[in-house]
Amino acid sequence: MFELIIETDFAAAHNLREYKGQCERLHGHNWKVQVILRSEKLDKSGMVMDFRDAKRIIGEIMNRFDHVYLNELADFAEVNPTTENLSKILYGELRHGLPNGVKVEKVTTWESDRCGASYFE
Ligand SMILES: Nc1nc2c(c(=O)[nH]1)N=C([C@H](O)[C@H](O)COP(=O)(O)OP(=O)(O)OP(=O)(O)O)CN2
Ligand SMILES: [Zn+2]
Repeated sequence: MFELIIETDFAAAHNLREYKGQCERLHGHNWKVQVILRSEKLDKSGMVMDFRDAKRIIGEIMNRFDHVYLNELADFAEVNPTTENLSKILYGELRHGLPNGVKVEKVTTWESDRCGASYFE
């Protein structure tokens, strides 16, 4: 099995609902995101997929979250914009648009240098 690791980031505002504490108030984070893709095989160039294509696909998804108030997105109408839920939503979005045979292994999102959450299936 081969894995590809891509890291990126975005800045966004949020506030946590049903949360007793400061995070109930509007605030922002510079979220860092790590995406791990996997494939059993390499293409004829010896790649899981081209990093450039992977970065483009991931970047297009990140643009949807960059410099927005996460609570206003339909993704977070029913669920809180926590780091856990961000990872799960990014995981779901990434499943579409990858080349045949390339799967999303795991998405990890950090809201600070020391706190992050992963989603995988
Ligand atoms: N499991 C989770 N816990 C918390 C989340 C989360 O997404 N998943 N999010 C928050 C808030 O977003 C909050 O902004 C972060 O809180 P906190 O860790 O207190 O932030 P600080 O950077 O101020 O932490 P210090 O270590 O005190 O500097 C809360 N919990
Ligand atoms: Zn926060």
